[in-house]
Amino acid sequence: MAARRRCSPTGRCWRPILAPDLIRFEDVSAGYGALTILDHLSATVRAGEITLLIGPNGAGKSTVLKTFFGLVKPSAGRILFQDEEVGGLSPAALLRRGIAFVPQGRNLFPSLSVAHNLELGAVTLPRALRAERCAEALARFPGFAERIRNQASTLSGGEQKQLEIARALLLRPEVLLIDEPSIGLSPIVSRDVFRLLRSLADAGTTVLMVEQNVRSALAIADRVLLLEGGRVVLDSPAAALLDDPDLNRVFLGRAVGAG
Ligand SMILES: Nc1ncnc2c1ncn2[C@@H]1O[C@H](COP(=O)(O)OP(=O)(O)OP(=O)(O)O)[C@@H](O)[C@H]1O
Repeated sequence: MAARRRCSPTGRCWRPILAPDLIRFEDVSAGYGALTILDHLSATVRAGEITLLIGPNGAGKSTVLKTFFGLVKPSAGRILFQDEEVGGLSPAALLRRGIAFVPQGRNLFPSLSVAHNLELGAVTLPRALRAERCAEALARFPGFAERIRNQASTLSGGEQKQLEIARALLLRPEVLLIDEPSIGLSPIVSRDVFRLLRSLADAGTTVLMVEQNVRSALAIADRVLLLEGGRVVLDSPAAALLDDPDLNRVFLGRAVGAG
């Protein structure tokens, strides 16, 4: 399957050479205490693409993100990022390598200002860079500029999610892990968030996303991984799944053509 067609603002279109693998899960097991959730999971994520993780409740989708981001330690297998093993590294170490995580739900400090919430994402940067990166983030989300001193709680749900994404982007991450960005958002606001993720991927950021709003997410994703019981049972171009008349069966967790 050829990679997604890209077009420049001047209308020039091209089809990039197939992106290389950036992240590899090799036979990874992980879980919580005695509870094994990821069960010898193997998967790859390609550079500059949006990879969407779908599957039934409890399949382990969020656990994949948490394990990659060092919040859950793998008990077996290897996790490779740019061909180097990163399994079991701390979130701080992974942030330094260019991996950012936007967890599910609301992750702002509601009583702090928009500016303060944003600046918290810059604390690991050298002081000299902080103001520049915050200004860069604000330029991408012009709606925040005039509300920079307002409490974060005064932003709408969609704006709060955008602020979380802006905060994650301060470190100019190579990989953005994002868990259910559309939860609690209206369809129109969700569409804006999805468009933002697409534009980030088009600019080269690799996105690994968990999203229950499968149909909308498939429309902006490049690849989809279907998880069942802690394993990947289907790895498909997103477009192929969108066109599949059996998509609803996939929603229910029964993979089309999977063993
Ligand atoms: N901190 C935890 N301690 C114990 N069990 C957990 C913990 N977090 C998740 N689990 C369990 O691990 C399993 C997988 O959870 P996970 O959140 O990865 O699934 P998911 O596929 O993202 O599900 P959903 O679509 O419902 O969000 C679930 O049975 C869940 O109850």
